[in-house]
Amino acid sequence: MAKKNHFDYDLIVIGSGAGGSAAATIAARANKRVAIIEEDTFGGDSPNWSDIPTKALLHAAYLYDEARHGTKFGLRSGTLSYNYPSLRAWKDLAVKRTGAAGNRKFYESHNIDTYAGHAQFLSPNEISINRKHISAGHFLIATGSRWIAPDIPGLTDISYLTPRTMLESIRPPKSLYIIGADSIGVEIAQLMAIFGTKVYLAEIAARILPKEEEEVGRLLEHYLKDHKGVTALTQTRTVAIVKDGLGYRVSFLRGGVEKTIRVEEILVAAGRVPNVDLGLENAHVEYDPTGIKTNEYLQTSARHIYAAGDVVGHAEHTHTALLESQIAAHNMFSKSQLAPDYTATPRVTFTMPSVASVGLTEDDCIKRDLKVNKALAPLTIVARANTSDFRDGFAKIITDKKGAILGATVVAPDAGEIIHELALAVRLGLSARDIADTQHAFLSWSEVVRVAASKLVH
Ligand SMILES: Cc1cc2nc3c(=O)[nH]c(=O)nc-3n(C[C@H](O)[C@H](O)[C@H](O)COP(=O)(O)OP(=O)(O)OC[C@H]3O[C@@H](n4cnc5c(N)ncnc54)[C@H](O)[C@@H]3O)c2cc1C
Ligand SMILES: NC(=O)c1ccc[n+]([C@@H]2O[C@H](COP(=O)([O-])OP(=O)(O)OC[C@H]3O[C@@H](n4cnc5c(N)ncnc54)[C@H](O)[C@@H]3O)[C@@H](O)[C@H]2O)c1
Repeated sequence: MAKKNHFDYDLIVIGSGAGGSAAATIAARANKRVAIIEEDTFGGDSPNWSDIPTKALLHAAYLYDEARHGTKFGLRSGTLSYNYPSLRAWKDLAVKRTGAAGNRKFYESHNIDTYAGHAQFLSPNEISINRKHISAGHFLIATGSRWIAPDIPGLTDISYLTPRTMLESIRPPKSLYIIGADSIGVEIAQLMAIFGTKVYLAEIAARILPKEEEEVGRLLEHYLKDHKGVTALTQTRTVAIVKDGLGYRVSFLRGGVEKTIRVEEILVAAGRVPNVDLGLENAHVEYDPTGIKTNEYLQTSARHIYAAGDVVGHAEHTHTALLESQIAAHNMFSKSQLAPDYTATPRVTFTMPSVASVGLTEDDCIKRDLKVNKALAPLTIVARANTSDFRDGFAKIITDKKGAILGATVVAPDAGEIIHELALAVRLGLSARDIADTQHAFLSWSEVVRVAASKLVH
């Protein structure tokens, strides 16, 4: 093993996604000797397989859907159609254009050595990749997470789809049974339904998007059913899946009644687990099934090893992984220590209407026994709902008894843009009055936020 001060690198980053990339570039810019290791495609999940490809396809789908329904605005859209291989080509172009997908050359041009292969700790300062051994004074573990298959009889005997493989399908299936209706399950349900797939969305919890406010699940369930023909099967336990010709027979239990349906494909979006299979015991890094344990400064039980991104499991978003990566890089090489602030992390589901939230939900407040005030303004209250002929949505704001905003949810077109004023409010402890007294441009969707805030002050 290499001796202290004679390590090959100052920093080795394991995993080249959002959780690894920022730290690697920050350290290299500070003239540290840096290596990054990747066992799959450089750039990680977000640009290659997750955020970028899903949102590129969703953009095309919403454009198609809106144009298809343009007759009411006087548009002639009767002959509109799509070509699925061309849609996939658009998705591939968007992936390529991020610059982060397959970006091994980017690292090399920034003086960061790259290694392709599975990293495994041999000792606290040394890892192996393939048969090579390299050492470092510091490590950042940013190995992300992967899909897990729920324990459903027959599931592991079939070739089910994951969101990653679904995006590579050569055509939309005729029918699709999705297991899991959090952000990703719901986004893909809408995507496929727009392209003509009959979608069944099975969720074990009482509502779809179960981590969001109750009103969100109810609204989205109705919207997806009425406008896209999606059958949401909440409080549903899938009990068996068997191959049936070219498709599958799925049996599920709902309200004590067992039913069986036949579908062409099965998609599993029922949750992810952290990637912790890298010899962490050899480095004395503690972890449990929820991820690697760190202190508030992202330092693991081994003082020279930090962790960031999905493998830590604080909030599985790309913006959180990037923030943690930057903070870990700072903390490793600096005397001052920073801690990531998760209180105002925005959460967005890119459906139509999109769902965006920040801070505490009503359920969170009940669990914490907080005394709160709340107000909800429906989207129909703003003039934009009329001029865009879109009415499904709302803004909901929760404050403490002094009026400080604790949490908020917006369901609207572009809710992912609207949420940031509320994220700032949560972070800075602004009050509902601060929002209500701020002019909001007439005919913007954001007017619904001002109206919800006004209800809390008048
Ligand atoms: C379909 C989908 C859509 C999403 N959409 C959004 C969105 O719109 N907005 C958002 O904020 N978030 C979104 N997310 C979540 C977001 O993609 C993740 O939170 C983010 O990519 C996590 O980054 P990471 O660096 O922690 O992990 P990853 O990007 O997964 O990077 C980890 C890398 O480590 C590598 N690795 C693992 N183990 C080893 C090892 N032992 N040796 C070498 N390499 C290893 C892996 O191959 C992987 O490339 C989405 C997720 C999915 C699945
Ligand atoms: N817009 C996005 O797509 C987006 C944005 C940011 C982050 N992410 C992150 O990506 C990660 C993965 O997202 P996800 O939505 O797939 O996973 P998730 O873990 O958030 O949700 C899985 C869902 O599956 C359900 N489920 C589990 N077992 C089931 C079963 N046997 N039958 C039916 N339902 C079952 C759970 O109740 C849950 O609602 C999340 O942490 C999410 O925060 C996604």
